[in-house]
Amino acid sequence: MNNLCVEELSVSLGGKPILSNLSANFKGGQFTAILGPNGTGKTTLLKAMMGIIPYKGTVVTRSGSESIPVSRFSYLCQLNKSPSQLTVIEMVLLGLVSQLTWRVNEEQQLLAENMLKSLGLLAMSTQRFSALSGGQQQMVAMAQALISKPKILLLDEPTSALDLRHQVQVLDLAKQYTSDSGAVTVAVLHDLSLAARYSDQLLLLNNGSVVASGEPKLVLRPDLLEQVYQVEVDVGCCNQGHWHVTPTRPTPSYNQDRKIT
Ligand SMILES: Nc1ncnc2c1ncn2[C@@H]1O[C@H](COP(=O)(O)OP(=O)(O)OP(=O)(O)O)[C@@H](O)[C@H]1O
Repeated sequence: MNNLCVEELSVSLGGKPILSNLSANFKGGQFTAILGPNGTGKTTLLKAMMGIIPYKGTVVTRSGSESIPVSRFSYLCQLNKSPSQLTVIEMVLLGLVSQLTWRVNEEQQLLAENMLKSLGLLAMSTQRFSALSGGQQQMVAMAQALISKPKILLLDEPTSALDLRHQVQVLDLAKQYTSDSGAVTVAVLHDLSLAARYSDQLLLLNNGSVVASGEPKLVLRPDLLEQVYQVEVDVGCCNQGHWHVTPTRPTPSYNQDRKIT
């Protein structure tokens, strides 16, 4: 069983505290969404878990009794349109970089083609990555993140550029991969309804600390969301049992430094 555990994690950037004493546990086979307002430290948390920024505290990974090497992590960073001159299939193959030699073998080629097929992108495989739209680039980045079959999958706003159909397609794929492989999947999402639909667990951050965690119905409390996001919300559950959150208007007394209880 894979597991990722963060204990008393603190991060300062540019001399400013960003995360303080943050603890959380992420289980294999589960999809966790990290939520919270802009600038609250969600990306910083993913980067600390990836080990690409310095932090205090501990990040422990386990696969049975072994720790998980960073080569078994995949990190999809926030969308930043890329001018890369590689083709689409070459970009996907980059996800296997630690296994590649001078020549891509047939098995690796097939794997990359199948990843593209599962996202409906196979017809684009020989196109230049730089010629794709932002949303298409984001889906190719998802294929790149999944091709190595990571044990830890960290996704930073993986659906930010996608239309409704592609949001569902990408998150279905990530969710299916997570339950089939037993990987630990942690995704930063701003769409709370989408997060509730796909997540086993939500982790709500505010000002660099966890203010709530657990099943969607426990975290998506209107009073809590209104305090954290400073916006009035309607929270409901539809006939299919999916929770949805609709922001209605900013709270009249916006106060950035308000303490969350
Ligand atoms: N390299 C850096 N040096 C100094 N401050 C930084 C650096 N990177 C990020 N920060 C600050 O850290 C804070 C948290 O940033 P982070 O990107 O983790 O937020 P976030 O919750 O992911 O936000 P968003 O939802 O807008 O993507 C922000 O105030 C940001 O300005």
